[in-house]
Amino acid sequence: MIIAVDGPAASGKGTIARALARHFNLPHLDTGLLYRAVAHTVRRLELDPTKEADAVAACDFDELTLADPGLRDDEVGQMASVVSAHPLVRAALLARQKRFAHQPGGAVLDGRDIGTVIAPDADAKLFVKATAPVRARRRHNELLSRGKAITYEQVLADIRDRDARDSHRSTAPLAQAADAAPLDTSNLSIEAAVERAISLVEGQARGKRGVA
Ligand SMILES: Nc1ncnc2c1ncn2[C@@H]1O[C@H](COP(=O)(O)OP(=O)(O)OP(=O)(O)O)[C@@H](O)[C@H]1O
Ligand SMILES: Nc1ccn([C@@H]2O[C@H](COP(=O)(O)O)[C@@H](O)[C@H]2O)c(=O)n1
Repeated sequence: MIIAVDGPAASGKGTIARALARHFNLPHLDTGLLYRAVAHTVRRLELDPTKEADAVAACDFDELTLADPGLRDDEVGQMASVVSAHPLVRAALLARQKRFAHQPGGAVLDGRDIGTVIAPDADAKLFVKATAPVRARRRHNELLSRGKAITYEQVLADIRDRDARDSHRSTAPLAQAADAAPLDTSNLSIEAAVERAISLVEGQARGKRGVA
């Protein structure tokens, strides 16, 4: 079974995707980490993230970068949304994601274009959302708990910037697939959101198999 989980920054899609992977015993790929690894490499090599050729050169990143805790920094997320807007960067990371999605037995992937581009044939698709202030509050708490000195207002501004960039780029913009189930987590605890996600996935998968 292939499960596609998309949504904007800090909506909770990673939390839900990891829980779905555990529940259905499937491998999981956080595709945002790939774009973050490109951004991190651009920064390390002192390249220019706005130049497509520089960002493409960084797509050949060292695999160990994916385990670097620095990938989770807010500045890396911002730069990831700049490099991810380049069509040639998306093209360079496409085959890897498609291969992961279509491995025998299936997989769970979360990102921005899983249900629309990477696995339009997914058995279940969720579009996870929450209001920008709720997402900013959650991300701010997370960053504070990791010892980052940043204000709530800065996190909210970063989230709004990233939403705008991710939604308005020309290639594979953040969008809900026509057959994705929306899941608004604004007023749901993590446990309630995961429970709802499992039930939506089971319903969609049953529908695909043609079972009532
Ligand atoms: N329903 C929820 N209630 C409260 N906190 C939540 C909920 N879902 C997720 N969180 C918390 O919000 C933060 C963001 O969640 P998560 O990392 O899953 O989002 P994301 O959409 O994967 O983010 P990103 O786009 O940056 O990868 C985390 O600290 C997570 O623990
Ligand atoms: N499928 C995806 C996944 C991510 N991006 C871009 O990467 C940025 C960081 O992603 P997070 O999920 O870790 O927040 C994000 O803002 C997107 O610009 C993408 O384009 N496609």
